[in-house]
Amino acid sequence: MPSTLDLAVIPGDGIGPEVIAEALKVLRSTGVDVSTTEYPFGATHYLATGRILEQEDLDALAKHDAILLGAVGGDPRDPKLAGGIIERGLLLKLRFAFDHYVNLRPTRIYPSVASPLANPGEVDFVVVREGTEGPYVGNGGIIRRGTPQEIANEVSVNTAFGVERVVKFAFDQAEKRRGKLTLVHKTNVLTNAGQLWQRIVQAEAANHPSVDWDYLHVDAATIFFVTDPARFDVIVTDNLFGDILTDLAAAISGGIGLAASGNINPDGAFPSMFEPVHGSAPDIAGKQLADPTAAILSVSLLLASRGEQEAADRISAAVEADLAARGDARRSTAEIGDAIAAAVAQN
Ligand SMILES: NC(=O)c1ccc[n+]([C@@H]2O[C@H](COP(=O)([O-])OP(=O)(O)OC[C@H]3O[C@@H](n4cnc5c(N)ncnc54)[C@H](O)[C@@H]3O)[C@@H](O)[C@H]2O)c1
Ligand SMILES: CC(C)[C@H](C(=O)O)[C@@H](O)C(=O)O
Ligand SMILES: [Mg+2]
Repeated sequence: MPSTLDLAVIPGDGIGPEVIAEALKVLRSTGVDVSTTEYPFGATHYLATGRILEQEDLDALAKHDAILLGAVGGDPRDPKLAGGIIERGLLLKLRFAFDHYVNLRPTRIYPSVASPLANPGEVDFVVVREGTEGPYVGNGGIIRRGTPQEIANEVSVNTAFGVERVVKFAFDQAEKRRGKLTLVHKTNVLTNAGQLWQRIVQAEAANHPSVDWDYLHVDAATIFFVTDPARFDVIVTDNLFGDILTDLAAAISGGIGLAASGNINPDGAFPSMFEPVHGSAPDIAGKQLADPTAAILSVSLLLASRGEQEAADRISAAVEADLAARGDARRSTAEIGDAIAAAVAQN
């Protein structure tokens, strides 16, 4: 008999709690045996308590099977939240502490969803974004602060170990999918990191003869995201390029409210963390205007990662049907969640 799935839930800030309420509703409608423990972390919690994420919090989170996160971050104009204190001190701290070296971001243009692209073709690709390195590591600093000679450095860190493991993961994905892998980088300018990525992809390609690989500079990749996104199957890329490309991917595939992601620790040493690609959206928070679909699809990714493929598939099928049935009438966050949960429970 399968054991109870033990989840940590971090609803977070802004629309985070609104979309997570719907995601949990849908999760429960699958009938999967699940227990949830809610953690209050986020900008609101920090402003109220001065606490962001301590070692004891990490220890508590590490005991769960997986983490579901809504979104964290407050008003970027709030001086008390300056310097990415929440993004670095909470979200990135979790990704780094739990070695989420694969940030998996699937993109599909569902047949029924209106893309801003006139003729997108059949779009179904996955971005394998490196999750623990690149310019995100916090290696840098400011010298001569406040003077006209101020220098601000943000060093992009790329290790052979880090690049190799994410590239291997991406090739494995390509083998299971349509056998196509695209490395996206900027090897013509970021020549040191670029050489490392290119060499490692080239070497790994020898172990995957069934995978056909190519390369695009990131600027050119943005062109193809708009003119020919159907050409992509698996994209492997650096942490920052992956961040930017996946918001663009969301935009071409019907909106940021549909884009799900998994921060994966493939080795299973730490819990993986699933979250919508979007943020806390302060502009629409508290109004029931957020689309919870991205959070719901993140639950589907979570279930699949825990071996609950049948329940995961029921959620994605219910989402697909719900997208197909969407008309012009605007539904609230909870109405969308109710409809998808009801469909999941019926199947
Ligand atoms: N994973 C995360 O927790 C995460 C991710 C991205 C941004 N952030 C943080 O969130 C805050 C806001 O960031 P931002 O404005 O750059 O990005 P955002 O994704 O929150 O919002 C960008 C735009 O998309 C819209 N949007 C986002 N999610 C939506 C949804 N589910 N349904 C409908 N519309 C949606 C917003 O209303 C906004 O107009 C910042 O503090 C940022 O650091 C957190
Ligand atoms: C909030 C921020 C740190 C985060 C990132 O840059 O990775 C977000 O934009 C994302 O895409 O998950
Ligand atoms: Mg982002």
